[in-house]
Amino acid sequence: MDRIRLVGGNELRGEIVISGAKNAALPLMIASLLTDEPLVLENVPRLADVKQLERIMENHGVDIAVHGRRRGEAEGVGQRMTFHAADIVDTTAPYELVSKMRASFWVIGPLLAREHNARVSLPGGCAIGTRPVDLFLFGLKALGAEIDIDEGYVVAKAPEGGLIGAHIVFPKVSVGATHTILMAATLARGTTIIENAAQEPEVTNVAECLVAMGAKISGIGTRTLTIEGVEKLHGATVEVIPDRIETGTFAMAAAMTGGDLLLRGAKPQHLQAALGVLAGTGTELTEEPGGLRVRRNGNGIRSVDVDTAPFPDFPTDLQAQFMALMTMADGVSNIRETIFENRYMHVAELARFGADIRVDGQLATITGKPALKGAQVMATDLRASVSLVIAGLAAQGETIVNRIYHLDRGFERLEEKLSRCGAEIERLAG
Ligand SMILES: CC(=O)N[C@H]1[C@@H](OP(=O)(O)OP(=O)(O)OC[C@H]2O[C@@H](n3ccc(=O)[nH]c3=O)[C@H](O)[C@@H]2O)O[C@H](CO)[C@@H](O)[C@@H]1O
Ligand SMILES: C=C(OP(=O)(O)O)C(=O)O
Repeated sequence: MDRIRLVGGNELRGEIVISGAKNAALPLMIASLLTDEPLVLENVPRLADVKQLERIMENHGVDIAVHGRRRGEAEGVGQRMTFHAADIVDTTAPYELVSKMRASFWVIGPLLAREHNARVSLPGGCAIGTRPVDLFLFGLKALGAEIDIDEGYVVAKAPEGGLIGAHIVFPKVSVGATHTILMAATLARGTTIIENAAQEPEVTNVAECLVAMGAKISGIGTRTLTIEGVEKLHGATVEVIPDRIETGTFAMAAAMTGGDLLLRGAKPQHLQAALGVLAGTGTELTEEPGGLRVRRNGNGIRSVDVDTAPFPDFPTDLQAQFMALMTMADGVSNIRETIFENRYMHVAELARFGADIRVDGQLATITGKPALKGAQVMATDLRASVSLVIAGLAAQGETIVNRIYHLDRGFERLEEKLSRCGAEIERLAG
């Protein structure tokens, strides 16, 4: 199993090109199931999760092509890919494929809308919490679907003639359930209103893609989405938005090590809450035409309290990285994780660097220390893993991060991007 070796202490200086967002690319790929015409996606990141979803899409009969770089296009830009679901050959998404990645469950929406039936394995349990699918089933039933759970599969059938528009009020905000019901509703008969919808920029990226494919959606970017069902969707070309979690991660890395980083292509408006928190720590943030500049020169890190919450508030996907930063702050920081009940797996690993963190239910209290010391640590999930890399970049001496396959799910060329900016970091194979 590959590991990462780091020697901490170097400031980060230079430029990092932000990749396309994993959490937008995945549902955009799934949206291609809604039409028999090709959907072209630009700026798709090269990630293990994208590869895994490709396998799932191919199993449904989707033809996938990866195109070369355009003339004059910089090296390192995301892939341009075509997804062509001319015929859906199989409406089953099997356990072997779905259990590896939660987002693959979302195929249930388009399959049900277009083919009127779907058999999708329940997604696997994940290290960050139980992650039920009740909100998906609630929404799909409201659209008229009949749902059974059979041998670990959700078996869904649309009524004769297809799904029927409905007024759905989600009792809780869910990104995945919003993506799924939004996609399903585009081909339903009549109007669907989704209240308490997720407002994450990735949902907006998908909604705009659906509009480009001929869907009728209003309220994009708000808590209430209204969808007028149409008979058919068509092909389109859509760009994946830059990854706000990758942006926030590198911003926190620079805040922790000190230095001066330009995050090229970053969209600060997608992470205002996190940048506000970061500014509170004493990190200098400037929006520039090319992206976001992050600087911390010599001054200490101030402690700040944070609660995670759905967009536009502080994202749970940056909680672990921010906690790493707070381990070296002046003073005490309180972090409350309100989205996932078990997203503190990095706490025990950060303690190996000498961090002082106490957890009581949702609340983590971090007492900052002037220095951390490198250690052998184990990655437990995607964002937890990168929090260990951030800690290692600032710690004295050598750090080895084990089980880094989690990192490859969501961070494109992480070692290369960091080492180009002065970090001493390498991948150890085997
Ligand atoms: C691929 C992707 O985009 N993943 C993101 C997505 O995950 P995902 O879409 O799985 O997260 P949700 O927004 O659905 O989860 C939010 C909360 O709702 C709960 N819930 C969800 C569905 C359901 O049917 N019942 C239920 O109770 C979850 O357990 C969790 O407590 O949003 C999360 C919250 O921003 C991010 O951390 C993930 O990175
Ligand atoms: C939790 C995440 O992903 P997933 O929902 O695919 O597990 C994440 O991207 O941090």
